[in-house]
Amino acid sequence: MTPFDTETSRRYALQHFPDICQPRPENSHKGTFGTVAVIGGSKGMTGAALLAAEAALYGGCGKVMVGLEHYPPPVHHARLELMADDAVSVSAGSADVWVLGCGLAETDRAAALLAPVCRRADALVLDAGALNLLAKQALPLPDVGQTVRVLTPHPGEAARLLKSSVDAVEQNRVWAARELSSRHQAWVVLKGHESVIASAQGFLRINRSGNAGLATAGSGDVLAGLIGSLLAQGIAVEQAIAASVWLHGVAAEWLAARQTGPIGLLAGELPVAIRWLRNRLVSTAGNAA
Ligand SMILES: NC(=O)C1=CN([C@@H]2O[C@H](COP(=O)(O)OP(=O)(O)OC[C@H]3O[C@@H](n4cnc5c(N)ncnc54)[C@H](O)[C@@H]3O)[C@@H](O)[C@H]2O)[C@@H](O)CC1
Ligand SMILES: Nc1ncnc2c1ncn2[C@@H]1O[C@H](COP(=O)(O)OP(=O)(O)O)[C@@H](O)[C@H]1O
Repeated sequence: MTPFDTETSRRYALQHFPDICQPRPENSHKGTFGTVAVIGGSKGMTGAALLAAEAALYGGCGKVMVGLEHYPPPVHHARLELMADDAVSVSAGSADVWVLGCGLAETDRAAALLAPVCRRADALVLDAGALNLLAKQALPLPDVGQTVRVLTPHPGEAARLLKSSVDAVEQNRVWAARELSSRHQAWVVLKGHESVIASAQGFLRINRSGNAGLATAGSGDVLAGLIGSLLAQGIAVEQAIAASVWLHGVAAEWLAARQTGPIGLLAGELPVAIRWLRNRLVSTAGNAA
């Protein structure tokens, strides 16, 4: 397990993700940092979409809408800042980045809900149910036109997309990530221990941050929301994706250093840690090397 170290993290972030270390202009407003819309949350899984939405908010974007397929959720979300509604209404609106699939059941109804969004969105993050619909060829993606398209499969979802097995994916994770990025002309984050990030243009990075505390329900939803958030803020695509994966992992290290993990770490604790880390990076970015 990598221990959290503030100085090492600061140096790494400044070298690889300078954009996330920039202070905010004093005259900024919420429109400056973009809008994320999350669509997901079928019956029994509304928490997944709400976690993604909350992570987007704590990740620093200006506004977050969340469309739940099962609406209203059985337990009202705690974050009053989220603009929550039913999935049909939210999917008819507009957003800078769409995060699709967290907690979404793979039904025909869900496919019909997501298809028009996929056709018109400039930027898409596909996770969980959206990936499974893609694997079933129930979700068409346009050949061209999207500024950015990100797929965030765990090995099970990657195996479904590749019509392969989890073992085959795990034996060659770099191949699996590259193959998916080329087939779908997308950025791919193949999740799990040491997530692999690949793009159709040849970008490849293996993320080393994180610990087994992330092996808990909902941590992937948090990652999807965070990627959407950094993209909506206009951070360069390569940095937004790789920095999200890195920050997500460092947040788990930071929580473990406070004995809030790895055992019993809750996905819902990650967003606050991510916020602390990002603000810390910004406030110490100018320190002498
Ligand atoms: N609070 C909530 O509402 C939650 C809802 N969730 C939603 O539940 C739905 C189902 O997702 P699941 O991922 O649980 O189920 P899946 O059936 O999609 O995937 C689980 C299987 O994937 C494989 N797998 C996953 N990660 C692996 C790894 N690192 N190494 C090897 N194999 C791995 C394993 O075979 C595992 O049994 C999704 O829509 C998801 O968003 C989950 O995110 C948990 C929290
Ligand atoms: N042992 C581990 N070490 C590092 N990261 C991990 C580990 N286990 C899981 N993760 C990370 O946690 C997240 C789990 O996502 P996912 O499998 O989609 O879970 P869920 O569907 O419950 O949200 C991914 O970002 C993955 O990379």
